Parts: sequence; structure tokens; C-alpha cells
Amino acid sequence: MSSLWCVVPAAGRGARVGGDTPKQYLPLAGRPLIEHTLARLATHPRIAGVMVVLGAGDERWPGVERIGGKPVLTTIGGAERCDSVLAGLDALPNDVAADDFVLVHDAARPCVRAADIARLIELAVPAGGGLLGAPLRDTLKRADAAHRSAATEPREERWRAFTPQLFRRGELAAALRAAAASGLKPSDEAMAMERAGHAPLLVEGAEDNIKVTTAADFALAEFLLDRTA
Ligand SMILES: Nc1ccn([C@@H]2O[C@H](COP(=O)(O)OP(=O)(O)OP(=O)(O)O)[C@@H](O)[C@H]2O)c(=O)n1
Ligand SMILES: C[C@](O)(CO)[C@H](O)COP(=O)(O)O
Repeated sequence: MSSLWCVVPAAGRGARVGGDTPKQYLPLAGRPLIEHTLARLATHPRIAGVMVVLGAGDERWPGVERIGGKPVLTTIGGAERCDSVLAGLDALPNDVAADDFVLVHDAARPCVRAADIARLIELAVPAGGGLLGAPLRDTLKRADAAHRSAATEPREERWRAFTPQLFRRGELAAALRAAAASGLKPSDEAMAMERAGHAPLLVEGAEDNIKVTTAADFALAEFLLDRTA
């Protein structure tokens, strides 16, 4: 079975965590958060290599060139996550063809399960692309400016999007470029692909594939690390 490259957007500032150090470099179980994520990806049998997208002038990147025997390449990202993903796609090795599928996975998601990555590849490749996610399981409220519940929104057919997301290199790059040209800043790859007329497959994954977003998420991620390995 062929293996895929994975673009890892890691050029964010982690503003919602606070502090001067971007969250991907903050300690999680004794190691920088990003190292856990890269270890998960690089040791996966279906992943050929990782392209880490760094912030400009990022001195915190340890400069590793291989993890788990897999190549680790780097490039510089942009102002928004979508810009960073596009930069990562453009920087992939030339032997990654336009029709080859590529994964995109947030550096901020260190607890992704290997079985979920395998299942995404198994189901989304024949479907032309897709993403891990989970159906909403809570009642959904629309808040007004005073944080009052203004309405209860339908939760049927509503999913939370996770990463990895998986698409053909050329189609995803074209969709991201088209979105950028229209002034849209897609919050995930699937949004750009939907806008380009594709219908990404939703593949249900474990809800413990959390995105470390606030300081409180570090304790939860540390609790989950060993339980999701
Ligand atoms: N310009 C950006 C913004 C985000 N990311 C990456 O996209 C992933 C998910 O984004 P998010 O959780 O929003 O991270 P930050 O943008 O760093 O968080 P914040 O919005 O709190 O600053 C992270 O791995 C982050 O490093 C990126 O590569 N380039
Ligand atoms: C891509 C993503 O992980 C899907 O849920 C998420 O949108 C990235 O976080 P952000 O805060 O939207 O940048």
C-alpha cells in the first residue's frame, strides 16, 4: 500500500493559550507538544514523511530532519492557517504528484489515533477526499451579544471537523488558491474543497483527538496521550 505525505501546520501563535511561546512548543508530558504530534505521524505505517510549516523566524524548531525513519521537511507558513497549509503543499517534494493524496494535520492535535488515520485513508481515498470528525452530541445554542441563549440550533447533520483531512495535492492547492483569490479564509481544508464543488467524506473519529487550544487543554491532552497511543 502506498504511503502519503502529511502537511503539519505549525505556524500559529497560540494566542488563546496566552504567553510568548506558541503552544506547539509548550511542554506536554515533558516534551514540546509538537514532538508528540510528529511522533504519532512519523511512526504511522501509511505516512511517508511530514512537511512541518513553521512561523517566520521560528527559532524554537529543533531542526530534526528525520523522525521514526521518515523525512521531516520544513517551510514557512503565512498569516492564516490556510496560507500555511498552501505553503506546505507547495513545498512538498517534486515526486509527490498532483494526483497524490496528502494528509493535513494540526500540530495542535497530539492525541490522534493511528487507527483513525488508517480508517480515514481507507475510506476517504476511494471517496476522493475527506476528513475525520464527529457528529455533534450536545444541544447547540446560538448566543446573543449578552451571552443569552437566543435560540436552539438544529444539531441533526452537524459534525465537528477534526484533522487529519485528506485530499489530492493538486485539487487542494487549487481550492485554497481560489479561496484566497476570493478573499475567503477557509478554517479547514474541507471548507475550501466544498467551495470548489467537492463533497468531502466525513469519517467518524474518536472525540479524544482534541485540538490543544487553551491552557486548560494541556492537562486533558496529557491525560489522553497514553490512552490514545
Ligand atoms: N497562521 C497559522 C495559524 C495556525 N496554524 C496552525 O494551525 C493549527 C490549528 O490552529 P489553531 O489551533 O487556531 O492554532 P493557533 O492559530 O496557534 O491558535 P490561536 O488562534 O489561539 O492563536 C495549529 O497547529 C497552528 O500552529 C498555522 O500553521 N498557521
Ligand atoms: C482545522 C481545524 O482543526 C478543524 O476543526 C480547526 O478549524 C483549526 O483551528 P482554528 O482555530 O480554526 O484555526
